[in-house]
Amino acid sequence: MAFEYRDNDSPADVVWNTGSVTPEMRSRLKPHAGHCIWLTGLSGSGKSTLANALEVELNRRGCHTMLLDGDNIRHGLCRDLGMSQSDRSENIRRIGEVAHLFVESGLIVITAFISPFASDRQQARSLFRSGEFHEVFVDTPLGLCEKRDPKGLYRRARAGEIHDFTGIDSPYEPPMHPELTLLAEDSQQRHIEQLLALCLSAEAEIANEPEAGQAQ
Ligand SMILES: Nc1ncnc2c1ncn2[C@@H]1O[C@H](COP(=O)(O)OS(=O)(=O)O)[C@@H](OP(=O)(O)O)[C@H]1O
Ligand SMILES: Nc1ncnc2c1ncn2[C@@H]1O[C@H](COP(=O)(O)OP(=O)(O)O)[C@@H](O)[C@H]1O
Repeated sequence: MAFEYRDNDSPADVVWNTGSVTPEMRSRLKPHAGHCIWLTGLSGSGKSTLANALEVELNRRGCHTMLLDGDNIRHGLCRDLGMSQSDRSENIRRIGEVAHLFVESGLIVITAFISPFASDRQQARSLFRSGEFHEVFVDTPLGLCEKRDPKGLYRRARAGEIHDFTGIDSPYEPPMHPELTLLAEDSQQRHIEQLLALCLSAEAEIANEPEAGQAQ
């Protein structure tokens, strides 16, 4: 076990311990490399539905996955956080760290969070190695999300019962360069095909990375 002082914004006097088993060695035990599919979009855009359907398809193919979903995480790890800009940023910071840990353990991680701020998504991306982080914009327009309103939250936000609601009185910054954009006019089946293709291309990209790919 080796340790080092890291030159970043980590707490002072806290070392980083590097274990003997590397992410590559963990990955060799699985039929796939660990990577993260990061879904972002408005409430009601389809993140949870698509994340769940993608995980089902990957599980059928023998992939070891983990799904992190906004509503569920806010019942546990992030139950102390609200919907202010700083709380959302802290929410995404924690999710990014957790997703990174799961990826280092060799899993395919699917996250489904509004993650409305570009800088927070960029911060999450920066934790990962090249080819491991794939930002997917679930590009469903506000009008359609509001029409779907699966949880009745838009109606409550419009009635003034919920404040800081994304798209109503809290901003959403669309990704400028996502790895994939899912368009509302395409079917859910088409979206899943596109997501599966992205996972396959992630496999190829990681395998070609000298430091992150499968060991010889
Ligand atoms: N004010 C406000 N704005 C947006 N969403 C709200 C709000 N209050 C509660 N909810 C519910 O919380 C879910 C969003 O949580 P996230 O962790 O994904 O949000 S964020 O990424 O930190 O912005 C979100 O889930 P999804 O609908 O699945 O996106 C809502 O169910
Ligand atoms: N192409 C599609 N992709 C995803 N969801 C869709 C699609 N078409 C309709 N829906 C519906 O839209 C709603 C999306 O809700 P949800 O998945 O909870 O979104 P989010 O997690 O982004 O809040 C669901 O009721 C789902 O059945």
